[in-house]
Amino acid sequence: MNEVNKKLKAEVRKSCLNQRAALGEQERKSKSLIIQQRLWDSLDFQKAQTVMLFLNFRDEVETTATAEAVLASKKRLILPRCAPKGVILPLEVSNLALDLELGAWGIREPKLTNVEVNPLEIDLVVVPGAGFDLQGNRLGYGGGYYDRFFERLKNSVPKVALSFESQIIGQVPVDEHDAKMTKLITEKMVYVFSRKG
Ligand SMILES: Nc1nc2c(c(=O)[nH]1)N(C=O)[C@@H](CNc1ccc(C(=O)N[C@@H](CCC(=O)O)C(=O)O)cc1)CN2
Ligand SMILES: Nc1ncnc2c1ncn2[C@@H]1O[C@H](COP(=O)(O)OP(=O)(O)OP(=O)(O)O)[C@@H](O)[C@H]1O
Repeated sequence: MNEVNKKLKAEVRKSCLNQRAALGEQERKSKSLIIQQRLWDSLDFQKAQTVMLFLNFRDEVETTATAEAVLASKKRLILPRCAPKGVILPLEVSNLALDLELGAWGIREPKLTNVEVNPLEIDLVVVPGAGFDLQGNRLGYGGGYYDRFFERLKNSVPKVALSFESQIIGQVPVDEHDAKMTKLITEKMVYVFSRKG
């Protein structure tokens, strides 16, 4: 990635994360409920048998209720575990009380004893992020984890991002390896991006 973009991404990331941190605890909780409800109402979610979710850390959109909903509806729940070199291990979880531990950076991650799934079995990926624009671009935390992981999925798999409306900016700086989202769900709207977008 070129140095100019790297620096630009770092600056924009900081500003997006500050916006997100400005939300109060109660506001974050109520908005997170609305966002998750929109996800559950979506056909993408209802159709998916194998769902890759993230578990929120820092002040991300809360997703624990979604993890519980996935398990309650007999869908398969896949969660990411960070491995070296920006690699995500997709591990299957069946019990939130037993299968998790605090991993890198304090993220709740599946223990290594959980079974790794073939990414080609995943029907839907729910994606976290620091910032988004309305062209479907995403800015992450700078590890490149998700962009590497997206390359291993079936082409048709929806990539549905969850964020607060205040994390949306005019234009996310993009590189060639950055994948576009299929949808972005906020407390205000479900944004759908066309493939050409
Ligand atoms: N809930 C959740 N899980 C997730 C992600 C996510 O964004 N949210 N990830 C999405 O990729 C992966 C973890 N990625 C991360 C990448 C960097 C940092 C981090 O703390 N970075 C340092 C700065 C490091 C540097 O710039 O050298 C920091 O922010 O202080 C944390 C998580 C996989 N799991
Ligand atoms: N698909 C990829 N293949 C190889 N390198 C990649 C890929 N995606 C990202 N990288 C590298 O990873 C680093 C971080 O990329 P970037 O800043 O786009 O991460 P991000 O999308 O913000 O992070 P994350 O996905 O972890 O939230 C960069 O050095 C980039 O070149």
